[in-house]
Amino acid sequence: MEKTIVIATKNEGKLREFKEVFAKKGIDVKSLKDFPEHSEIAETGLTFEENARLKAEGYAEVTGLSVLADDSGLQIDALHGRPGIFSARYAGNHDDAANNAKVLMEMGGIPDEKRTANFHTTLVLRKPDGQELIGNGDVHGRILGVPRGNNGFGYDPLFYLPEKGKTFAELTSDEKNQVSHRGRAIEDLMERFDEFWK
Ligand SMILES: O=P(O)(O)OP(=O)(O)OP(=O)(O)OC[C@H]1O[C@@H](n2cnc3c(O)ncnc32)[C@H](O)[C@@H]1O
Ligand SMILES: [Mg+2]
Repeated sequence: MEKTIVIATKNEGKLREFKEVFAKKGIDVKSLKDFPEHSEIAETGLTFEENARLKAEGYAEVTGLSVLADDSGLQIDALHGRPGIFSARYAGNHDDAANNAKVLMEMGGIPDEKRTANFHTTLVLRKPDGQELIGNGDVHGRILGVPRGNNGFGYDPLFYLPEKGKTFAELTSDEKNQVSHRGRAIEDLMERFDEFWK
């Protein structure tokens, strides 16, 4: 049986979350930092799943190992699902403050009850032989009119979770991982992992 999974990210927070889960299974987790020679794969797909698959497929090919790749984003109902797959570069160039400002501008004048949104994550785990396991996760909330909180990243200060009475940026990272789209996608994947991996 294989013993290694490469997580297709350089993000330390994401890596830590995956490491905790796979350590329990006796699996050794590597990240793209262990393969600095491989260039980045562009997310040119039209869906979260296509983007995750592009990365999983690409890195599985060059490393010869199993790869877990993710793609995530914020989908705002009043904006017909935008920024969606364009979340990272919505205002141009991976600038969280500019992305948040653009969302706030586009949401100007939209009343509370129509400010519903969800964060989504799709995970694709791909073996070198091409077999795939897919996991999905969502968390539903509302877009505030003013940012709140200093934790997290991306759109966290705008994403309000009614059941917690807080934005994602007001949660600790452990609290966020328990309810987040990424946390739920990992749970979804792990429900079918043992059967896939054996
Ligand atoms: O591919 P990597 O290098 O991991 O980085 P990325 O920026 O593409 O990361 P994601 O696909 O996970 O997310 C895309 C964007 O969606 C937003 N986003 C995703 N998850 C988020 C979260 O938990 N909190 C706030 N914003 C998030 C944020 O703007 C991200 O840049
Ligand atoms: Mg991405």
